[in-house]
Amino acid sequence: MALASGVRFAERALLRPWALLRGTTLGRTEPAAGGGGDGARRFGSQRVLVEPDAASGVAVMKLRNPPINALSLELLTELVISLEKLENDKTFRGVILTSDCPRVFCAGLDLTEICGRNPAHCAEYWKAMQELWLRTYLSSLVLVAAINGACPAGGCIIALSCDCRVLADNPKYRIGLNETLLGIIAPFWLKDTYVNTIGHRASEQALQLGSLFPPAEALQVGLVDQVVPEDQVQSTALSEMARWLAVPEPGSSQVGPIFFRSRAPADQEHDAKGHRRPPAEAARRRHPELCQLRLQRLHPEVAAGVLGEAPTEERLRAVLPARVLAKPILVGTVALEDSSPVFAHLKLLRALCFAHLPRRP
Ligand SMILES: CCCC/C=C/CC(=O)SCCNC(=O)CCNC(=O)[C@H](O)C(C)(C)COP(=O)(O)OP(=O)(O)OC[C@H]1O[C@@H](n2cnc3c(N)ncnc32)[C@H](O)[C@@H]1OP(=O)(O)O
Repeated sequence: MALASGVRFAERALLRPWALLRGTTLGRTEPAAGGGGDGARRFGSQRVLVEPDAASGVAVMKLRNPPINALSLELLTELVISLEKLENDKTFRGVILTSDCPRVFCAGLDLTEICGRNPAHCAEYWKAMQELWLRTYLSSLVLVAAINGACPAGGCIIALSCDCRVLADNPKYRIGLNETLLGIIAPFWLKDTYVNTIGHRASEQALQLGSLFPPAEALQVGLVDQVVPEDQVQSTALSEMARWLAVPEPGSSQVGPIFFRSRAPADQEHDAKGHRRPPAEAARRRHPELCQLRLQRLHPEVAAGVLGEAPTEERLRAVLPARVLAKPILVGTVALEDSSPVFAHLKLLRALCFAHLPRRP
């Protein structure tokens, strides 16, 4: 009997994972301030407020875990559920992530979730963190981070997993991966993400020193895409979003992040003996669906590329159309910073996808 009711509870939890959360009211819908029709109804949970605009297909998602938006297990879970909900609703193509707490975008991991907790809790917590990263990094939605406050460590990870970052120009709002200063070693997938964003040498320095960049430096190093006065963060994020959504089949939709980005749980990167898998094998393990289905839509050179060797610059130049080559960051990162061949492959694929996908009517 106890077993049966336990199973029923587990089933309910699987169907409605938010039911496990303390004090969560996910799914509640109420009119947004100043809103009227369906396009302006907001929903969310205790710690994540979602303001959807169906007309534009963009939702603003606000982290609301005062005072500093520490990533508690509840906040992580609610974020994942809210993103999932928007992804499943085909009305939406973009999400702006921002903070509802003054002066802090997100303080990173909630240290109270890992200090003095038992290993099982730490494992559950870590899994939730990775889940959020995968959910954001591989999202089919365009994600723009409107960073309206301090953005250290795990906050920076969330921002890094977005397609674009707009930071408020306030010297107190520093951003970066400072975990080494706390004795936390960044996992390799996080290192790769940093490298992909700010380059190899800058990442090496910043990670080892645990640097937190003030806005001007963050812009200079390429960690953020725009620095604007605080009262313009939201509007700039919306403009950026419009730019991304204007591209046919862009980083937003079905193929974008899957080709550009790399799933990276350790068991897919390494074999049982801990040896790093060859890039092509790791890519296949991450994206079997990509290898089986999505490649059909690509240029044959690309399809060959994902299963073949890491691309050389010469090969890239032979394959890439001129208009993709005109984007030096994309191609430069792919060709010249080959620290992670899988990333290189996936970036190359995304570049080529853009070039070869038919325009939407
Ligand atoms: C898969 C991921 C692998 C990567 C790993 C990531 C590692 C991390 O994310 S570790 C967390 C690193 N975070 C930080 O180093 C941020 C530390 N906090 C700050 O720098 C500041 O608190 C702030 C800039 C975010 C905000 O400053 P402010 O002056 O407004 O507030 P405070 O008075 O400093 O803090 C208020 C309150 O919150 C407590 N607190 C701060 N940070 C955390 C945290 N990360 N976890 C839990 N609690 C935190 C702080 O102790 C204060 O508590 P009391 O009011 O009780 O003193």
